[in-house]
Amino acid sequence: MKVLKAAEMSSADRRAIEYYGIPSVVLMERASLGLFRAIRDEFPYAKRVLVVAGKGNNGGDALALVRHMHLHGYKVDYLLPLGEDLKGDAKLQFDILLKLGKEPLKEFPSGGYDLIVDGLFGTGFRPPVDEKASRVIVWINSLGVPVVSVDIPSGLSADKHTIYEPSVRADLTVTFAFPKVCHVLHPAAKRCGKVVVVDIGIPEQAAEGVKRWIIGDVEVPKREVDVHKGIMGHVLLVGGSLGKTGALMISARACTRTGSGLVSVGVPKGLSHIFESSLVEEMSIPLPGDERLDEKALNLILSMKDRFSALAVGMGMDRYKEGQRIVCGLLEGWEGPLLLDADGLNNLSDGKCLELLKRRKSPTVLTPHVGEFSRLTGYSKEYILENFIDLALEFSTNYSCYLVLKSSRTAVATPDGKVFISLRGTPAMAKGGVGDALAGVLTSLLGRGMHVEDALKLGVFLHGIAGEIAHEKLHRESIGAMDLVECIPEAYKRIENGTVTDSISLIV
Ligand SMILES: NC(=O)C1=CN([C@@H]2O[C@H](COP(=O)(O)OP(=O)(O)OC[C@H]3O[C@@H](n4cnc5c(N)ncnc54)[C@H](O)[C@@H]3O)[C@@H](O)[C@H]2O)[C@H](O)CC1
Ligand SMILES: [K+]
Repeated sequence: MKVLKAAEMSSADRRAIEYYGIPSVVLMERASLGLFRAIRDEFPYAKRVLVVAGKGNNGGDALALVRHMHLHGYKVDYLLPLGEDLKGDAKLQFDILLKLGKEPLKEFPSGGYDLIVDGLFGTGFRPPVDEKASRVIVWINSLGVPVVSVDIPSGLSADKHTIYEPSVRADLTVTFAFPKVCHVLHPAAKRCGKVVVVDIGIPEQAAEGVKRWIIGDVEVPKREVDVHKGIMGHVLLVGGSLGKTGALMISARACTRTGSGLVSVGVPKGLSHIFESSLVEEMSIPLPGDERLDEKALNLILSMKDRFSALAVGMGMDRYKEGQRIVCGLLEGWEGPLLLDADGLNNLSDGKCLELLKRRKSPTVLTPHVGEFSRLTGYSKEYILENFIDLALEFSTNYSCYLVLKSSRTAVATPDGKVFISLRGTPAMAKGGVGDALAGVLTSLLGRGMHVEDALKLGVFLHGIAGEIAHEKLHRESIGAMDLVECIPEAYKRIENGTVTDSISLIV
């Protein structure tokens, strides 16, 4: 499913009307019927409904809903608190209601409704909200009754995941044709409640220029009957330092659970006994260094490059001068897929060798969380959170790399300008080690030779589902990264069986 911004939606809308010849009232009729069905399904008990309509087409959708409800025996009232001087399709809807004998309320009612429908503003809204509308939004939120927002909770901007105040706190948001940015990214998504997308007949091609998707249609690669471990990838994970050996072990276990043929960890010699005694299926390669890797490890790693199908660097590595030289040296000398995580990213920022990313011939994957991305780019965390996908894309296209930007949602941005957003996962995953597990999952999939984009989409999705399963089985407070790793098999099964429930449902 694609995710659109307001301007992209209105151009898709225009294309549907002007090029494909679908009359705008047909779109509005389908929008309002979908809205009606979604409300009936989600709030079957709600028979006394108050609809609050604005002066644009969002209000038009809401007025058409009033008609469906009125004709189907609901006790429905409506308000036009911003004025009755409507135009275009909204006026057409208003005129039909008047002919049906349905007049708007002249005053704000004091209560008596099971449900409020917010049709004040949709994609045509530009923040900030004016004073008159502001009072209406505050009033809607004060009623203590479930709220359904038409398209967008009024007061939010379709394009932003920032919460603007005041804005409607919806329990259900019914949007049309495609979800918008505010529906999928936090914190704005929290204001939307459950999100349902209604197909209103706008062909997918009308938005063909948009390259932003929700990750959903992933495929688990087949394992051929004549497979042997050599072709399932031999991955090398480099990192580990005194006090931070666990990170690399989590990544290594995640590689095994994800399906790698062989997994090796490259670790400081002084600590290799710890890895030897803790890892079973995975092998360890002692590299120069006592408590962390010496710079001399660089040439040794490079000399082994033909043995490995993918390399991941940084988990538990530590942040230090020699570490910077190792990371920069690997960017220069390693051929084949290379993933940088955690201190691999910090050493990259400190070592100021980002330009090397542009020169790599094989794919590079960076998996920062917001703090690491802030160090890489110099942008503040707040700025990153407000411009999450745009900045991920700016980075991946500028530096010709794949960027997996992690927060409550994860975005995968590609060097050729696509963004894939994962809505999977749970707040229970906000724990140390969960990122190391993701690094392992992704490295494993890269190592078995999957197309990079497919590997990253599947890996991020699989990791999110595994987190959800761990949450279900244990408790949101109690899960650790290894619990998630142990749920990777079940996550694979659910993806293969098609039993993963949609985060955003589409109704036709
Ligand atoms: N293809 C579709 O998705 C379809 C969408 N429909 C619905 O149409 C709206 C968009 O309609 P539009 O008329 O362009 O804009 P709005 O109704 O969202 O708002 C315009 C209205 O709001 C006023 N306004 C804007 N900013 C502010 C502000 N800061 N303060 C106060 N007032 C503001 C502006 O002056 C206008 O009066 C979309 O969301 C869908 O719900 C179609 O019905 C079906 C096809
Ligand atoms: K709305």
